[in-house]
Amino acid sequence: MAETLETDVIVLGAGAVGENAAARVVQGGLEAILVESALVGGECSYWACMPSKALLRPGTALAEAKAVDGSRQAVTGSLDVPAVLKRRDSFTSGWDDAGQVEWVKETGIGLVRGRARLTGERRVEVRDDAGVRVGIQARHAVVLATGASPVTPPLDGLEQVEFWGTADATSSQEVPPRLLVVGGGVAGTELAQAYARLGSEVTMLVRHGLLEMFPRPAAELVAGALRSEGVEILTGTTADRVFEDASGAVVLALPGGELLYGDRLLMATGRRPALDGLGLEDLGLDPHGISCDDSGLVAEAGNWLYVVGDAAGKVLLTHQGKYEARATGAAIAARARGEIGFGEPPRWSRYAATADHAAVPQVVFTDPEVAMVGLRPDQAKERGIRASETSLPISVAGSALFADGYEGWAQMVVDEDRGIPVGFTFAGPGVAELLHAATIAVTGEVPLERLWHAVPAYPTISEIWLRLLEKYGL
Ligand SMILES: Cc1cc2nc3c(=O)[nH]c(=O)nc-3n(C[C@H](O)[C@H](O)[C@H](O)COP(=O)(O)OP(=O)(O)OC[C@H]3O[C@@H](n4cnc5c(N)ncnc54)[C@H](O)[C@@H]3O)c2cc1C
Ligand SMILES: NC(=O)c1ccc[n+]([C@@H]2O[C@H](COP(=O)([O-])OP(=O)(O)OC[C@H]3O[C@@H](n4cnc5c(N)ncnc54)[C@H](O)[C@@H]3O)[C@@H](O)[C@H]2O)c1
Repeated sequence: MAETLETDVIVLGAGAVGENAAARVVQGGLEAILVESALVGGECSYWACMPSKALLRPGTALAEAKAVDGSRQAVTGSLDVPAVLKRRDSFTSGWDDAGQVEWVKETGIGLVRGRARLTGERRVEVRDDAGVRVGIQARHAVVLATGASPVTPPLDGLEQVEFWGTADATSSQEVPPRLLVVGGGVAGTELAQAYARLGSEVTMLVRHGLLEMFPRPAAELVAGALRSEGVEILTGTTADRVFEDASGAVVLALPGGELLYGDRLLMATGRRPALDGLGLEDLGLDPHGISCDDSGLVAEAGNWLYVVGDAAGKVLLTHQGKYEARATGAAIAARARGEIGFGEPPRWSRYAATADHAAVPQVVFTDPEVAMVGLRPDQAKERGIRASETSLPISVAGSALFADGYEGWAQMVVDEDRGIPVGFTFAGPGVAELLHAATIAVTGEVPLERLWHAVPAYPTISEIWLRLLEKYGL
């Protein structure tokens, strides 16, 4: 062991979530050390949210200009692909984490580079690429913020072919002429549209339905838009086998004998918490069965181990993971000061990520966008809520002005016993920015009778709120 360090809190993983946990701990008056084996900033900054949105935004901006008579005539060219890729590179800082390392230092957080493993209670060993080992002992807590790893389904031949994961697709410097996408979740759908708009001929293979976690009409708007742009979407099917043919093309063989050809294959088939290889088994914990309370505390381990963000597996979204990290960091600091105990913190207190259960916002950044928060009608019913559903196309003055022939859809789910909204979905161009109002209404449990007095400005797409309430019967 080269050296042994001591600190108050060790955070494993310096993604957006780990950074937030460490920052909150330091704000709470404790010392923290972050351990990172790759780039400080994690998936979101370099291989997920930022580069994928940077690949999508130019196509959306171009489509928006083309959707308005008057500006349409001014747009005579297509996307400048090298410029799009260059702008994407600038959002990832060229995959250089110097800026984030600087922030870590300025925030007063310690940084140790290398792969971490738990070697005992509050004890971690870090091994860097050269094999140098550093021990770290924490006085209070260890936080697992190690993110998630891609899951690939058992597909005959997959190990023999070269394929892209989402990180390859978001960081690629080439646009393949033909792209095969397996998976119709958010990642597969966003990347399919990004590459189609950059010039790839895209075929999607979707086991069930596209964006199946969203209400059907919303998902269908996206599927319709993708198809109209030339994306072939095969739903309700999967591949039996994959191989490379003599020309170097990657070929997916479908159960009916059909063959799909691509120059690249993107596997976007989900992610699961990255908790393997951390030494959890040696502490009597099952890496695939870890659960935590709303402060992130893994009570099974005692009162020192926490898990947040993708690693916790509750919600695989950056903003929600950062929210969990703020609660965890605050709880660790308050517990160290003896201000709160180790039991489940009160709901909606600053030590509890209560919104994880009731009000998770998510945006699919395709064009049209899908923005959803809270519960779908089926989820509300599963929880025993007597729920009603109100939905209608988005057709208001604001949407008509936004784009000629605007197509959109909105849904409100109401808890009838409490008279409060518990879920909203919006689909259509430009709806992402409607979502925070809905998140506030659901989190704040705003009674519909009071929501009636929140008057949307004219002429904005937000007028859809009034239409939803009128259709509901107010
Ligand atoms: C293509 C794609 C697009 C996405 N787009 C969005 C989006 O638009 N909005 C959104 O909210 N979410 C999006 N997500 C999800 C988002 O990327 C994740 O929710 C987020 O990155 C999770 O952050 P995290 O800090 O928990 O994990 P990560 O960002 O994965 O960070 C974990 C860090 O831990 C490090 N690590 C792991 N094990 C060890 C170890 N043993 N020792 C040391 N370090 C270790 C890793 O190197 C990594 O840097 C997207 C995901 C994908 C795949
Ligand atoms: N805009 C965003 O917020 C955003 C964007 C991308 C990803 N993410 C998050 O990252 C995580 C990972 O995204 P993802 O899209 O990879 O996961 P996902 O779980 O959302 O979707 C996985 C998809 O793969 C399909 N699939 C699984 N096994 C298959 C098989 N054998 N054959 C065919 N299809 C198969 C599933 O049916 C599903 O459509 C998600 O939790 C998502 O929320 C968020």
